[in-house]
Amino acid sequence: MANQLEGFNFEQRHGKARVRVARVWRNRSDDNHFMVEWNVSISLLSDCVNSYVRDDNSDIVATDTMKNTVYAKAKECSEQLSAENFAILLASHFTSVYKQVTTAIVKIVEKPWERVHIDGQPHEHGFKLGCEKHTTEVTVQKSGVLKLTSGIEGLSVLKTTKSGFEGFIRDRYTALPETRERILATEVTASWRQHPRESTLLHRAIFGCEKALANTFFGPPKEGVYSPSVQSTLFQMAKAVLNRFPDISSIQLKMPNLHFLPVNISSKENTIVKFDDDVYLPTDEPHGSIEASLSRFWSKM
Ligand SMILES: O=c1[nH]c(=O)c2[nH]c(=O)[nH]c2[nH]1
Repeated sequence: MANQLEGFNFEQRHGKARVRVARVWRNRSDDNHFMVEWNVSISLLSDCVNSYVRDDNSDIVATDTMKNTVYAKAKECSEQLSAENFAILLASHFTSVYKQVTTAIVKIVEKPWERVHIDGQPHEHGFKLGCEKHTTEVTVQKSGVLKLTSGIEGLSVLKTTKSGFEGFIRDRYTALPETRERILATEVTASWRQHPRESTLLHRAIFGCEKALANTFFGPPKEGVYSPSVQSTLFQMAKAVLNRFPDISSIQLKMPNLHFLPVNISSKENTIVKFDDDVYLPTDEPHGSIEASLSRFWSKM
């Protein structure tokens, strides 16, 4: 929320970050349990300048109340719902109940609990933690205008060949040799803007995007696909998502380059380890940081 204040421009927002909630739904018709674990962050744009400059908190929604609202709304949701729909429900609550609140931003990170299978049978109430997290961010304005982004974080992928890096700028500080043979590893964070749709369609988009991203990174199972740089692979991955899902208007990808360094060890007398595309030193610090977003020219969103 922006204001002119004592001759300055002033912007402020307040909220509660990292509210952790788990919700279990016990099926009445069979014994299957469903559960989610969410980490919810709320940010409200509201007219409460008096609290900053006049010691007057009468326009403030307490962040403690925001936290309680997460649990109260989770309790009220008697039917299972997606993180997107829960975020919309929460954000709409804040903009409709409080006259001071003009915009609510709700972010949710969902922990990847997956039903376990024992001897090929889905377990009724047993879950294990998967890898990549599902994320969503919803912005709701008082007018009802809604912006929805969904995404994934922590999608760790690696391929042992079909990657290289050549033709980059060389100067007196450049030591990196050119190569057409290296390990390519990254942890993908993706977020995409999409039309708010009913839950099952949103869910399908998440799994579809993840599949499009992974398939493009790896290429076909036998021959793979050559990556001339993380940049090029990132662009192909973003394009695959936009080509596949017309409802998605833009996508942002972050793909750190997690280097696997060739190991060469020698003493004065002899070579102890000579690198032959076999022994690597895996690192994540420092890492290359490569990120980009791709969006359609024309979008109604
Ligand atoms: O795919 C890459 N992109 C870079 O920008 C870069 N920079 C670097 O040192 N190695 C790599 N690899």
